[in-house]
Amino acid sequence: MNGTRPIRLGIMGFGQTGRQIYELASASSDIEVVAVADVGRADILHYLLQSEAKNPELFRLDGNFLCTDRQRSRLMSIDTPAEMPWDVFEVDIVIDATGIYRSEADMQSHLAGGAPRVLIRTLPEDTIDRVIIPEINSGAADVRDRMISAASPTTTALCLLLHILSEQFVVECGSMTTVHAYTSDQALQDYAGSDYRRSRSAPKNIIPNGHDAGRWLGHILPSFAGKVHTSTLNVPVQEGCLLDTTLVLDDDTVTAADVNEVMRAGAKKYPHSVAVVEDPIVSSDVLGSEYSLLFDAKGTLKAGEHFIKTLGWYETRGHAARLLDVARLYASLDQQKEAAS
Ligand SMILES: NC(=O)c1ccc[n+]([C@@H]2O[C@H](COP(=O)([O-])OP(=O)(O)OC[C@H]3O[C@@H](n4cnc5c(N)ncnc54)[C@H](O)[C@@H]3O)[C@@H](O)[C@H]2O)c1
Repeated sequence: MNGTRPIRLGIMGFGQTGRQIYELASASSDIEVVAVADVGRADILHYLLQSEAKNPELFRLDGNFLCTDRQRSRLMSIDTPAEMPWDVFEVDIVIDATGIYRSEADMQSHLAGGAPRVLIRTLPEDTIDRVIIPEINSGAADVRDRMISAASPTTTALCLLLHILSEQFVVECGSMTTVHAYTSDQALQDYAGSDYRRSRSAPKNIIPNGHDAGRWLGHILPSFAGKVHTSTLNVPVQEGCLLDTTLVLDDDTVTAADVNEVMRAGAKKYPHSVAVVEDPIVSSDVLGSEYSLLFDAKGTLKAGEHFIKTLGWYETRGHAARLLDVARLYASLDQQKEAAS
């Protein structure tokens, strides 16, 4: 960002996350979406945006431009990062929300197309300059970073939980299972896919899957490297996810009530990303939440002397909000650099 000029944002992938990013950016005063690349038709992308936006009347389609009162975003029918001329739109940053372009080579293609930075919506496939979760390691962000990941919704929820608890307790190890809404890369009916279980019907089954969070945890929270096993159960729910985490604490005197108190203090410290729910909520109650972790105080249990189980809720809208936070973080680093030179 230059002075008070809005951040010029490009989005690739106008799916659920891309549309949420667009909607949140449209409601802001500091981010302007200048271009959107997707394989979908412009009128259908507009229709999908309107069907789920909180204020659908704000979004108009004018030829190949998606418009609000304060921004015009060019819709580009493009299916690879290498084809997208980001330089034409003078973007400050591109968020790749396709979920499929996660490799260094893909990110380099965005940069070669004129994007000064690329931020991916999920965990990377191979190498990356930085994985940033704003409340946890924004201090690690470097103005020279070009390829950045904002982790994934699940990884963010897990890291926030571990970060807050580890400020008060010694966590020896743990295991996280996310009971996860099905995703659009799963099949409606049994259909040969990338592996056996992912080939089974999503709305008909509980489908066990692996999760990458464990592999990347050490990059975000170094003291947890190799200490937490992570997995997914994709269930027949369209939206809303539940993080079920069991932790082994060093101190056998810690109670479930102590854990809840620490999480309540954490929510006060990170009010933007974390909240504690005291009510007996279910998954549909978290739809529309912009928190990255809604800690469920009723879900905390203790077994034996060292074993604590917790529950936490999240959905993708919170992650869309965090992606914009990361874009703002790098814009502020650019401003500081500019001011210093
Ligand atoms: N939603 C979740 O909870 C969740 C969880 C884990 C992983 N993911 C994965 O993250 C990714 C993004 O999530 P989402 O919910 O926004 O997914 P989504 O399927 O709603 O959105 C993906 C968008 O990218 C577009 N796209 C696909 N291929 C493209 C290409 N080659 N070029 C340009 N655009 C392309 C699609 O048209 C779609 O609009 C997906 O791959 C999803 O499977 C999602």
